Amino acid sequence: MFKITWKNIVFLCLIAIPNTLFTFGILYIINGIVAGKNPFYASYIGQLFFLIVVLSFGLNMFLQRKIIAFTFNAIYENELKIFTSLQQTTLRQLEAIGPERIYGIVEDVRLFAYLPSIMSGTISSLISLVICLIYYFILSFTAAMIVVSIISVMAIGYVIYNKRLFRRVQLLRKLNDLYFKVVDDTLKGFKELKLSTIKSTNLFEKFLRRNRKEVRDVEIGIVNRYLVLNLFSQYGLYLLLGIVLFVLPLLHLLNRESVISFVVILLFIIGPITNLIGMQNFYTRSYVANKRVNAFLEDLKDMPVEAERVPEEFYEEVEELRFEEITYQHQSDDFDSSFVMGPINLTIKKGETIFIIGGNGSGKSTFINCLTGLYRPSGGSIYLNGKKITNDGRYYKDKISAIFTDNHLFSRNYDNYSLKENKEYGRLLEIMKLDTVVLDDREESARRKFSKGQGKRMAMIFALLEDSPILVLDEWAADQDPYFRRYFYEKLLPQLKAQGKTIIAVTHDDAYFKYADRILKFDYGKIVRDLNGMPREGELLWEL
Ligand SMILES: Nc1ncnc2c1ncn2[C@@H]1O[C@H](COP(=O)(O)OP(=O)(O)OP(=O)(O)O)[C@@H](O)[C@H]1O
Repeated sequence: MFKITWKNIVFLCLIAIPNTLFTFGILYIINGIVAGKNPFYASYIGQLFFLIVVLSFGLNMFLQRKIIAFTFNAIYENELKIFTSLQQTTLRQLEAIGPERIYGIVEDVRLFAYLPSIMSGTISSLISLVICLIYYFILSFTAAMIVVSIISVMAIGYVIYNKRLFRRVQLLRKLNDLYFKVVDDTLKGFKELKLSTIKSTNLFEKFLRRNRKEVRDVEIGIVNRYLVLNLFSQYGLYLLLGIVLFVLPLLHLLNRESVISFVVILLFIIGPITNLIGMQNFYTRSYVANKRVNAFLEDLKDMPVEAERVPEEFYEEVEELRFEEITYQHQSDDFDSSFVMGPINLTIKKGETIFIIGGNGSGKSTFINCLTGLYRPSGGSIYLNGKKITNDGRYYKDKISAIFTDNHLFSRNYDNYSLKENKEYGRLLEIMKLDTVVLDDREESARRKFSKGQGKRMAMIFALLEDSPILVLDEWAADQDPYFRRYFYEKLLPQLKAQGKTIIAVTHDDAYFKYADRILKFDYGKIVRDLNGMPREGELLWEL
C-alpha cells in the first residue's frame, strides 16, 4: 500500500540534512553555554540561536505538511484502488474473499490516518539521535563507542522481541476478520436471532464473547509487552546515564567537561529515543496492515484485462447468443464442490422467451451467472452474433439487464437516466401498480422501503428503464401475489416479447409454462430437455 520510492528518500534526505544541521547548531550552542564554553552575553550567539530555531521551525512545518499530504493521498489512492479492484473482480473471486475480509481491509487502510504525526515524530527523533551520536564521537571516540554499543544491544533485543509481537498483531487482525463475520451474521440475521434465544445465545457466548475475549487477551499481551519494552528502554537509558556519570570517568575515558556534555546530550536524546520506542506499537500494526492490504490487492489482481475499445459488435443488435461446450465448476476452500455445470451447447435467438426450469441445486443460477458473464466459464466459449466474446465481456454484459433472487435496490441512482419527468418511468409505475406507493418522480421516493414483492417490481422498473435487449430474471415472480404473477406471465412477458426483447427466466411456476417459446430443463448441471413449445400431453416435466 505504502511504497517509499527513491524520490521520497531523496526528498527526506534533502529535508533531513539541513534539519540535522539546525538541530546540531541548537545543541552545540546549549552545550557550549552549559559547559561554560560560550559566554551568555555574546549577543550574536543568542541571535544565531533564535535564527536557527525559526529556520528549523519553518523546515519542520514544511516537512510535516508534505508528510500529511503524502499520507492522505496514499489513503485516498488505496481506497480507490480497493474499490476499483472490487469493481473489476469476478463474482467468483468476491465469493471466495468474503465480506468480512473487505471490512477488515477498509479498517486497515484507515489506520494510516495516524501516520503523519507518527512519521514526523520518528524523523525528528531519528535526526536528534544521529546528531547526538555524531557529537559524542567528536567529544570522545571510545566513550561514544561504549554508548553506541549499549544502544545497539538494546536495539537488537528490541528487534527480536518485536518480531514476536508482529506475529501477535497478525493474529489480532485475523481474529478481527472473524469478528466481522459475526457482525455480518448479527445484522443480516437480526430477525432470526431475535426469534431464537438458542441462536442468539450461542452466537453471543460461543462466538462473539470468545472472539472478543481472545482479542482482549491478545491486545493486553501486546500492549503489556510494549510497556515492558518501553520501561526497559527508559531504565536502560538511566543505566547509560549512570555509566557516563560514574563508570567512564572512573576508567579515565571521559574528563569532567566531557561528562557534562555527555550528560546534556543524553538528556537531550532520552525524549527522542523514548518516542521511537513508543511508536513501535503503531509501526508494527501499520506493517501488518500494509501487508494485508497488499495481499488483498494481490488476490484481486488476477483480473481480466479490460477491452480498450468498444468492439463493433457492441453497436449491433443482438441476433443470437451461442454457448459452445460451456462448463463451470465452483471452487471453495471451505467445502467440497463436486458440482460441475455443463457442457452446455445452446443457441438463443433474438426475441425468444425462454424458461429455465429444474430442481433445487440443478445449476440454474450457476448457468444464469455464466450467461450474464458474472462467472467466467471454466471451459467453452460464448458467441454474440457469431463473434466470440473475449476478455471479461464487459460490452456483452451491458446488453443484459438482470433481476436476481437476492436483488439489491441501490440507495442512489447510479444509472445514466433520470426519474424526474421521465414519462416511461411514470408509465411503468402504473403498469407495476406502484403509482399509489411511489407518489412522485423524486429519486428519494423510488428508494424508500418496499415490501419484498414491491421491491421486485421496482427492480423490474429499473431493469426496463435500462432498455437492454436481453432481460434475465431469476425467479422474479416467486415473490408476487397471484394477480401480479398472472399479469407477469400473461401480459408483461408478451408485451416485452413484442418489443423484441429476449427473455430468459428461471421459474418454478409450471402453471405458466405455456407462455414460454422454449423450456430448458436442468438436472445435475446439464440441460436434459430443450422443448420448443409446451410439453406433450401428459408429460410431467418435473419427473424426468
Ligand atoms: N458459490 C458457490 N460455491 C460452491 N458451490 C456452489 C456455489 N453456488 C452454488 N453452488 C453449488 O452448485 C450447485 C448448483 O447450484 P445453483 O445455485 O446453480 O442451483 P439452482 O438450480 O439455482 O438451485 P435453486 O433452485 O435452489 O436456486 C449446488 O450443488 C450448489 O450447492
